[in-house]
Amino acid sequence: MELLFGIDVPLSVVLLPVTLLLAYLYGTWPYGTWRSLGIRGPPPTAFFGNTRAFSTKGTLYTLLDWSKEYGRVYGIYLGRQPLLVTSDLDILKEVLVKDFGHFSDRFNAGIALTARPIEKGVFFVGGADWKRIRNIITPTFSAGKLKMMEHFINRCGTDLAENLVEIAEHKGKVDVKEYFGAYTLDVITGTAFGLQVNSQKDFSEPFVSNIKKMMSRAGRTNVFFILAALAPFLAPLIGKIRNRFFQPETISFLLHNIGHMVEERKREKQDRRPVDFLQLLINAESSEVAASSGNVSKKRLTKDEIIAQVFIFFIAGYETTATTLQYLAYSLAVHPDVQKREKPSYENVGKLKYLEQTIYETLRLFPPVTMVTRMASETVTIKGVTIPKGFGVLVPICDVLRDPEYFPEPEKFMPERFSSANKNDVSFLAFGFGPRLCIGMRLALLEIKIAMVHVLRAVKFNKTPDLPEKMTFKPAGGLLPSAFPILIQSELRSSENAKPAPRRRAAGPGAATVDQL
Ligand code: HEM
Repeated sequence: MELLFGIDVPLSVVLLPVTLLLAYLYGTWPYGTWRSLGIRGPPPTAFFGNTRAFSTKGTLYTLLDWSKEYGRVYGIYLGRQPLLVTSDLDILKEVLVKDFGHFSDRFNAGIALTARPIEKGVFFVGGADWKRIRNIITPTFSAGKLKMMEHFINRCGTDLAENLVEIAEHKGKVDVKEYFGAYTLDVITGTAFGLQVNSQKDFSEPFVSNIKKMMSRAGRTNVFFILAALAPFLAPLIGKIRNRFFQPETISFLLHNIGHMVEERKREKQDRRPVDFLQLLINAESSEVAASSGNVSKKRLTKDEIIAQVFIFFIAGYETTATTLQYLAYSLAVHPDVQKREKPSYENVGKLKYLEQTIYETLRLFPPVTMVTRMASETVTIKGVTIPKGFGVLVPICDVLRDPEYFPEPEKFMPERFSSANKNDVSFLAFGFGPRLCIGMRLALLEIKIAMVHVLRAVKFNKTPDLPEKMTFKPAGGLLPSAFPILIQSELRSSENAKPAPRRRAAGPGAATVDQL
């Protein structure tokens, strides 16, 4: 190829810089968007935007640092996609509640990568599908339905207390994640599928080991997510390739087994069917169908949708509740004064206001889900801030929960701050807020309280000398795992009253009940 001054230049030498320039422009051109709307924010890097801060520092430290620098409203980019981050409660109330109609969907490039049929789970779906599925599954978590499950949860609580007593008798240390994780897994496998896996005793059970393996990978940055963030228009294709050729074995195992259980349940005689989420979803399907003759397709769940919901209950319910219990035990060990204040017994479980406040304070300081997102379906202006159609809103849960204006002296562990009604305020975001609030909140609180009533009646938690007073976290997507194993000492309570609940009492008079909680 001949260019100026008669010099021969190969085509590739011309094309290379042009391609690089075009690639650079592609990787950077959206980054003026927030500036043009008058909104400041951390400087993005080409292609990645501000994503790398999350994967290197973790969400909690990143969001706290950014709000210190940019305040309660600023703009970031996930890959090339703009998101408004706001901890302004007026704006959050509009987005999460008052103008929910324009913000009902999640903003997440990763959704297109979610394995089939999990993408049909209520957590991921949007629009009319979300409304339909959420309406059908909401009654599954009613107080009445949870009451049917409480006998089983009490039994898991008894197992947990017995295990901790055994350790206390040998003056050993407890890795709280292992024990509370196993309790939570027992509860969720029982309440979701009616399976009694006893992971507190048998860590090798295939269902248990596959779930643990899957959860240990949760939150890891993965090449498919990076690709989808760089080129969102390719996300559906990337998702298909990933799910066709790179589906993790653990997910395939679980999906296959859940599908099998759905088939078995449908064949089983009515009177032999257990009360668990799987059955309630199958029942909801048939009763809705019967009730809405003529409007069947609007009301029913498909088999894939049933599988997806049970799977989501699992994912959303296991790590979150186990993490809360783990940080609750840690908080009690490093604040012996709090632990002394109230000694739970089955008889006073309904009056355990301080225990309840302690759970809320644990969720405030250590929210297992550190952020959630919404997407604007129309251009909306709130308090002078314009959020264009298709832009995301990131709700920085962990930042709101540590904002000194909403929670004075935020670093201090003070359960008393929840003695007033502020747990129902938009500032208490640990379970989200508004119509898309965590659907499993009541189950989680029930599970946590039952565990604590059983455990704290039998043992005390003591800080070991090597347990740091200040918690630190490692990066893991939107989750909040501790940077070190939490080892605490379990000590027997001295009084006669301090034995774990005898098995026969677990669901009998005196056991923790939904009515009391
Ligand atoms: C301490 C325990 C838990 C915490 C802190 C927690 C937190 C959250 C948060 C922050 C959200 C997002 C809400 C929003 O977008 O506004 C959520 C959604 C959800 N949670 Fe939980 N969760 C917990 C336990 C559970 C349990 C036990 C289950 C079920 C068995 C569950 C099932 C779900 C589902 C299905 C959603 C999606 C709801 C929707 O999109 O409509 N969660 N959770």
